[in-house]
Formats: sequence, C-alpha cells, structure tokens
Amino acid sequence: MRWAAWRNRVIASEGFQSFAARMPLLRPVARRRASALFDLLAGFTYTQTLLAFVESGMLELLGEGPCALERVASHTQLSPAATERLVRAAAALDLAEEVAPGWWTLGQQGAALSSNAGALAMVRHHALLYADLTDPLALLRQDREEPTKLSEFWRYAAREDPAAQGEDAVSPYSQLMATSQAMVAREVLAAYDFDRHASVLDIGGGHGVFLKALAHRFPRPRLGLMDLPGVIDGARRNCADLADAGRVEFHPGSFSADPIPGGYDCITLVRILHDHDDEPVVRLLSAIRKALAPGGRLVIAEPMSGTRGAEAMGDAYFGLYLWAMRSGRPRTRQEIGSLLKAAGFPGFRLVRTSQPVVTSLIVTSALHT
Ligand SMILES: C[S@@+](CC[C@H](N)C(=O)[O-])C[C@H]1O[C@@H](n2cnc3c(N)ncnc32)[C@H](O)[C@@H]1O
Repeated sequence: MRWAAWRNRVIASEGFQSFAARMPLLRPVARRRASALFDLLAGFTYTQTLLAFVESGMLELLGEGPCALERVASHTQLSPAATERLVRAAAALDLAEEVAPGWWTLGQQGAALSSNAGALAMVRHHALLYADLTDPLALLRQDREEPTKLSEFWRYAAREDPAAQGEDAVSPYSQLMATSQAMVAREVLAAYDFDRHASVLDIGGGHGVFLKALAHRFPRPRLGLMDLPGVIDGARRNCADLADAGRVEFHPGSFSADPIPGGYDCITLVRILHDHDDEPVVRLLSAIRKALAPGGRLVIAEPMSGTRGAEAMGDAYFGLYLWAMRSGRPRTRQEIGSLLKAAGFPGFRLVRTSQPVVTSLIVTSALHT
C-alpha cells in the first residue's frame, strides 16, 4: 500500500514527468503512458466515430473497394467537409485508410469489423448503453433502482415475471444474441470436446445458435434447449432442421421458477451467469447440480473479470454494462468457483480458449472435474 502511494506521488509530480520525458531510457515509457492517459480521456470520441462510421454506411461502401471522397459524401449524405472529418477520424483509428490522395478504403480494423456481424450489431446496440451512461455518476447513485434503456431491452432484467414476456418483447435481445453468438461458439467448441457426452442441455440457449454449431461439429450428443417461452418460439423456427432430425428437445420455462430438465449428462451456461446476481446464480447452480446425471458436467462460458489482457473488458465494460442493465456482475474465475462451491460442486477447472476477451471456459462436475 505504501509503495503504491509513493509511486503515485512520484508519477504525479511535474518534476518527475519532465525528467522522464527528457531521459532517453525513460522517454518511450513516458510517451506510452501519456498516450494511454489521453486514450482514456478521449475514448468516447473513438466510440462515437465508430458508430458514425457504421451508421453512415461508410464502412459498407469502403468495404467494396477504394472510393473517391465525393462518392463517399454522396453515399453517406454528409457534406464533403463532414465526410472528410469523419473519414480522417476513422483513419486515425485504423478503420479507414487513404490509399491515394482523396481515395479511401477500409483500414485493417475496418476490414476486420466489416466481416464481424456480431461486433457490428453490438456497435449499434451500444447506443442504449451510451444513453444510460450520459451521467455515469447519476447512474451509479441510482443503485440499480430506476429503469434504464438497457433494463427495458433485456426484459428478464426488468424485474417483471420473465416467463410472462411474449415473443415481441424478447425478440430484439434474442436476435442480438443470435448475431453475436458465432464468435463465442467458435471459441467454446474449439476448446471442449462435446462428443464425450451422450446429451447436452443448453440453459438460456436463446434461438439455438450455439446448439446448432455444436450439432454441426459434434455428431454424437442428443440436445436440449431451455429458455423462456417467448424465446423458445424463435428457437423452434431457427432449429427446425435439428428438430426434424429428432436431435433436439425444447424446454420452455424459467430456470428461476421451473425445474431444470433431467436426463442430460452435460449442461451448458453460455453468457448466462454474469447477467444475474449471486443469490439467483447459486439457486440456479444448485438446481443444475441436482438435475445433472451422476458424473455429468457443467460447462460455463462467458467473459470473466480479471482475465489477463482483457481486464478493461471485464470490470470496466461489463461492470458498467451490467450495472446499467440492473442485474448481474462480471466475475473472476475464483468468484464463479466460490458460487459453484456454495451450490455443492466440489471444484472446477479452467479450460483455455484462444480469445479470452470473447469468452473463458469453466468445467465442473457434480462428482469430480
Ligand atoms: C445473454 S442471453 C444468452 C443467450 C445465449 N446463451 C447466447 O450466448 O447467445 C441470456 C439468455 O438467458 C435467457 N434467460 C434469462 N432469464 C431466464 C430464465 N429465468 N429462464 C430461462 N431463460 C432465461 C434469456 O431469454 C436469454 O436467451
């Protein structure tokens, strides 16, 4: 503690800052730190540049190939001056690139984004989070008591009976989840072999995008999907091929009020736990432990707090996002482990994924991991 206080006093002193800027050995570190601090204070303009780049149609147009500024302006319906301001801002963020004077195409980040439907859907969806965060301190002072744009969007976080929500109410979030599921499924299915199981139940499985990807990669297990009744209607349509092949069973219901279907030797929770507070999570995990076939496995996939290299994504992004949503919190793997223990699971192991910023993976068993 004393070391941190001393270090911070030194870093904050003007004398040390100008000394570090002049010293050849310290100069690169000083520059990196100054630039990181500037990124921190300017970050919201980067996010808004990204939103305008996507919403104006600039990303789509430049994805077709190099384009003269006048054509970009007529496509985006912005004045030439506004177009140039936006495309230059986008270029500074590697979203766009000037390939010849007055000719623009996508930058490397822009190219990566253009093929990522999930990330694009999240960019648009973030307008709700941005509105909730207009006055962040006011949002924190509300202690999650007042409705927010995000709690209205995630109907099960709106503190009404989640099972009473019709398809219209749950469809916007179910579609967002379906669009952003591909990158999560890729990580989970590459990290864990589901063919070792005879049956897999995906709880809170949305429209079944994860289960469809699982079925495609692993031919063995019989599948089940539990979600709220309004969501299951969409899942039935999306998974009609699996249902026709007799490979999936649907279980409409609320995991907080209805029994967890039995007879499965693997249960998955993909992007579920972080949406809920500790008490309901322990209740859900206890019910899962009882419903699992003896020796069955529970696989938990979600981004976790304290993940090296993805610290800001965990506690800054998900921390504030879930606060604005009025339910849940990001957890470290140890915190999830404690909740598993409270629910009667003996231990857990972490399974490596190649992109922990997208998801980490925890596997546990009612008997042994
Ligand atoms: C964040 S989404 C994740 C969906 C999916 N697993 C994915 O990763 O794409 C959370 C899901 O949990 C479902 N859910 C929330 N509360 C529920 C409850 N009480 N019973 C059953 N499902 C619930 C929602 O309807 C939604 O489909």
